[in-house]
Amino acid sequence: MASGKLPYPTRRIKEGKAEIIVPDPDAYRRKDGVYEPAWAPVFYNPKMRFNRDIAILVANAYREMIGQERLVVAEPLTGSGVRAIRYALEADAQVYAADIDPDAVYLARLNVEANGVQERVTVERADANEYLAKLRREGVRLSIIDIDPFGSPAPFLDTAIQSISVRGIIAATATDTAPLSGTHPRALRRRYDVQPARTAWEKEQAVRLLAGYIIRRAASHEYGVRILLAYYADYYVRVYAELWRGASRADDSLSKLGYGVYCPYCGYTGYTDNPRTRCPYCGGTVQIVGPLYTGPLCNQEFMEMLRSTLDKRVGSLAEPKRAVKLFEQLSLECTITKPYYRLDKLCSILHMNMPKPDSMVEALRRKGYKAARTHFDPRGFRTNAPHTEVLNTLIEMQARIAREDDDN
Ligand SMILES: C[S@@+](CC[C@H](N)C(=O)[O-])C[C@H]1O[C@@H](n2cnc3c(N)ncnc32)[C@H](O)[C@@H]1O
Repeated sequence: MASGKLPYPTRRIKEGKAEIIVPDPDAYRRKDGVYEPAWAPVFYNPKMRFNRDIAILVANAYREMIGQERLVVAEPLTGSGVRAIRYALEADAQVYAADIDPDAVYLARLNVEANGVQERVTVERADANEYLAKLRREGVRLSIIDIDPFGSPAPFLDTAIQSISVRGIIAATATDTAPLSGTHPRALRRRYDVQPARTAWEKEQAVRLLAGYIIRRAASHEYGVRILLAYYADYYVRVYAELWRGASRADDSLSKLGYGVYCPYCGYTGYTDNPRTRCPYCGGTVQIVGPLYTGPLCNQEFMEMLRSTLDKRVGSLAEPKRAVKLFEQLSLECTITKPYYRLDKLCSILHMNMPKPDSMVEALRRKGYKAARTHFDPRGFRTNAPHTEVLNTLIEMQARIAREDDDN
């Protein structure tokens, strides 16, 4: 590969089936030795390998689901081109990629050539919105648009929605997790047009706010949305939203929006249609955030397809074990739509020691409720049990532990 042409130090790496040249991480380390991809002349973040692994699995599962021979994918913020090349090599897709930065376009084209996918991947220098609009004008029927920006995907969503085919996936990454989880309320209101707040289930709040925003933008363009998969990993949110044109589908999707509620006095978590409500359990003043999506975070039928795709492709992924674990966890927790509880916060409200989250899940299941740990937080659990039952179960557990201590 002609990496000698590049005016910065480079390294050859392998990710999935792609072998690419990237800026040498050793040349862009902070004082503490940590690689800072934003300092490199072209962005490549090895920590996002997992994000790209899941994108490949989703593309393969979706191709099977809609019975399309070849997917057409747009990746209008491509950086080094790694994601576009992986879509071509590992999901057999036709890919339209772009980046606004000439250095990124140059490197991405080199990488495309070195992987022998010139017939399958084109890379243009363009602003993402202008590029998507151009593809729409040219009549390119896109089945997946992958928006993977710095920070918020919000500025690109309207054009992406207008450029997707009659039916297709918008895959969006958001790394602006501080605003989305309520730490910067003004930025949250500005970017996502929502009533901002910070709940105790802030990572789920972040995912549901982005999903809700996609639903609202899609509805204004008369598209309904089905959330196929939505999760939180490392420091980002990722949502795979399937859009399907139709006014009644859009109306139906809007009916899945609501406001998230968290009561700091009794720990209540839930949803409401009334953005000015008080806590339905204790009457206290609550944190209310939204509108956000209140439905399942994964589609069970699609999860089945994803799991069988994973079985077939496990050998080519960068982080296969992590994908297995995420899918197992999501399949368990997706059937429960109520937001997760933070066990440590509940126990601090009740002035009691924290039991193991697994024992809490077991205790709720023994009472006949659905309950599961959550991928969002190791201290979290989710359940369809009413709040009173959650508190009673905790108090009963505490009493039993105290009795056992006395007996010993
Ligand atoms: C997070 S990086 C993309 C990483 C890439 N998707 C991957 O998986 O490795 C964001 C990229 O968007 C590009 N970019 C920023 N603003 C843009 C715009 N308005 N239009 C097109 N590209 C843009 C940056 O140059 C950068 O390469």
